[in-house]
Amino acid sequence: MLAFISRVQHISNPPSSAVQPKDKNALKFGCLGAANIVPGALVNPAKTHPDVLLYAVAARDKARAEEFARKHGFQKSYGGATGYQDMIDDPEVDVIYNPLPNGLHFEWTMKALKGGKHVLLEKPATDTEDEARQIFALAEKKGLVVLEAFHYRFHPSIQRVKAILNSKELGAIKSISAALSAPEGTAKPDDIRWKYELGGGSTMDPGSYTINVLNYLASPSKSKSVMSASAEHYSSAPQHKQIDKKFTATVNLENDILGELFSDLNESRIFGVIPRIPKLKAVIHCEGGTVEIFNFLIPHFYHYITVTPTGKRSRVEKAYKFADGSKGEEWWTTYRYQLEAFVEKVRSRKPQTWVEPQETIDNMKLIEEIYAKDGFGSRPHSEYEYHDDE
Ligand SMILES: NC(=O)C1=CN([C@@H]2O[C@H](COP(=O)(O)OP(=O)(O)OC[C@H]3O[C@@H](n4cnc5c(N)ncnc54)[C@H](OP(=O)(O)O)[C@@H]3O)[C@@H](O)[C@H]2O)C=CC1
Ligand SMILES: O=C1OC[C@@H](O)[C@H](O)[C@H]1O
Repeated sequence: MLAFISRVQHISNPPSSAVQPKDKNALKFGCLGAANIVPGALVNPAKTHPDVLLYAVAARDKARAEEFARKHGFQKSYGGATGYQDMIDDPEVDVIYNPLPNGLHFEWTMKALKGGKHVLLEKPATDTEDEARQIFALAEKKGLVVLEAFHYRFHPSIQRVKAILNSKELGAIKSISAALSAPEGTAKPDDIRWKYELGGGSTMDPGSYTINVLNYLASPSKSKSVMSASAEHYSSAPQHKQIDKKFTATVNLENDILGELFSDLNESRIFGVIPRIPKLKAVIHCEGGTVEIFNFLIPHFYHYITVTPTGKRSRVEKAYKFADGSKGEEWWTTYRYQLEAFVEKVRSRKPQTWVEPQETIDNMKLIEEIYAKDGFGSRPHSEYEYHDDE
């Protein structure tokens, strides 16, 4: 309990000894949009990273951009109709953080790459597999780094689960199920997540994590086909027939692995009154036992990994730091671990781990296949067309 309290305190308020003065040549980050996720995913992690400078934020409204910059410690702000592009064009900016709605990820990541900037790109990377391919093709051509911000992948806990599976302690994987849900009302009716034209939907949001964790834990086995998928509409936005509030799918992967996925972006209350405990689990059944991780999404607050070899007693593990001494602290969030890896990659050093371009492409492919199977259809392809006019 004391460890939990200490972690929570340090997450929002890192110990002063860990707050780093910035290097003279620290990477200058420019943030596209004053989005809700920015404090958790960039501002707080940057406090303890000596090589990350919160240089600029751009928002569509100039006053909002100024206020956000003041509140969160960005040196500069850009606003108005040209604010996003003006910030990309600022020669001081090294890295663009893109937490725009999903449907705008492609356009603004392509524009950032065109402007010669590395991109930390919020998940899911794009609306379609084709867009993800285009992003990584351009990044490669330009010699720039793009990372889809599946932050949980950088935390020691999910990597410990992968190591247990790789160790073959429990033999071959037979099935993987992953479920994530958010209680009713978490995403308000006007949230970007309910807007089809912005790339909304449950499969795109919590669902994209379940798809990512399935592909990651099953790897090197790849998904072969979606066997079944069904989704439910979000009834508060009936105009968006293609917006899924929740989905389930079963996936057939190589080596006879079965994937079972579930996510609900607005999980209804019991008897309409009692909120449900959010689903946050991945369970892996192997030939010789089971591994389960509770809270793979935000494990820095609390998580546990239960390993049960068939016919034997379970053991419980926790992993807030890497056992091999790789950099990290008990209280580092998934986002802080992610920022560490991202900077290492941009600096041409070897990150502790990475989400490879092909993984992002595979993730988008499976999202589209699930939407095809459940009848909701892919999210709209961006109208932005890249022209290399340099
Ligand atoms: N890694 C993680 O843990 C999380 C990731 N995310 C991802 O981050 C992204 C943003 O999510 P979230 O922070 O919740 O979103 P918000 O709605 O808080 O922010 C979205 C931002 O997009 C900008 N924007 C530009 N065009 C539009 C438009 N047409 N409609 C609405 N907003 C627009 C707004 O910027 P402006 O300030 O210029 O008005 C706004 O600040 C999503 O891709 C989501 O999947 C979200 C939550 C957690
Ligand atoms: O990335 C995310 O993580 C947590 C979810 O609740 C949120 O909707 C999503 O965007």
